[in-house]
Amino acid sequence: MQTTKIVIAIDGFSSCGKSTMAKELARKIGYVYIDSGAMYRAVTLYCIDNDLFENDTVNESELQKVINTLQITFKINPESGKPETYLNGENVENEIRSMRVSDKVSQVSAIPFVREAMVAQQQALGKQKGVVMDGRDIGTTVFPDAELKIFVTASPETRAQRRLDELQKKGSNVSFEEVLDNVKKRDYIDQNREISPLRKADDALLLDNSKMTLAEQDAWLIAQYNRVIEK
Ligand SMILES: Nc1ncnc2c1ncn2[C@@H]1O[C@H](COP(=O)(O)OP(=O)(O)OP(=O)(O)O)[C@@H](O)[C@H]1O
Ligand SMILES: Nc1ccn([C@@H]2O[C@H](COP(=O)(O)O)[C@@H](O)[C@H]2O)c(=O)n1
Repeated sequence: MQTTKIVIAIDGFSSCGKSTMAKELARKIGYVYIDSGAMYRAVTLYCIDNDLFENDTVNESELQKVINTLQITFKINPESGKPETYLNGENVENEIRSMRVSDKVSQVSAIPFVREAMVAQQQALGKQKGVVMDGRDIGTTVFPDAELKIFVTASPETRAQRRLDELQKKGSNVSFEEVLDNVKKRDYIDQNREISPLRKADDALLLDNSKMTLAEQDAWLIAQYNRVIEK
């Protein structure tokens, strides 16, 4: 039997496991996974590589000229089976996860015209439904009518340790303090920006996964999906 396709919005704090859960759910139910944070990271990488940062401030008028020309796309890596981010045709998946991008991304994503451009692209990507999208404002702004909304949180220390483990596995020699500081700083900027600040949508389910294993959170999420689909 063909089930009706829905939109699943997974928002929450940085490094809590949103994309891990979202990707796994999308794989199991045959949906498209979209990492909206990767889009803001790609814009930030563009700014860094094209000298649009001047004394830590973005040259907004230059960025505004090009924002709608930036091509941000996702392609599945045939070896890993995982989606990777491309900026203007170039694979930037590793670069956008680096600390130099993490340090600046919340500043770039707070710029109103950047949000406007990214939200329009995200809405177009989810128009046909059958998507799992993770981010900060998916359930509040991008898809306020999403049939299933989840808001994920975990303690900042837990999140920093998870991200540190991941970065160290990739060979980065960043410290726990540096990662924790970045996680807290991004949370603060994301929660306090004027447009679409990070917050739980009233109708989102709250998940604190601080003490959950990957298997437990995956099982919890698929149960929520089945509950909505069977209604
Ligand atoms: N329940 C869990 N227990 C332990 N590690 C976890 C758990 N969930 C996710 N992780 C790990 O935490 C790290 C961060 O997860 P992930 O990238 O999914 O977070 P995120 O919320 O999407 O982060 P960001 O918002 O910064 O993109 C990953 O290395 C992931 O494997
Ligand atoms: N919907 C979103 C998604 C992300 N952001 C901003 O991008 C940063 C990086 O996102 P990650 O999910 O890769 O951590 C995040 O800190 C936000 O500043 C956003 O504003 N809206």
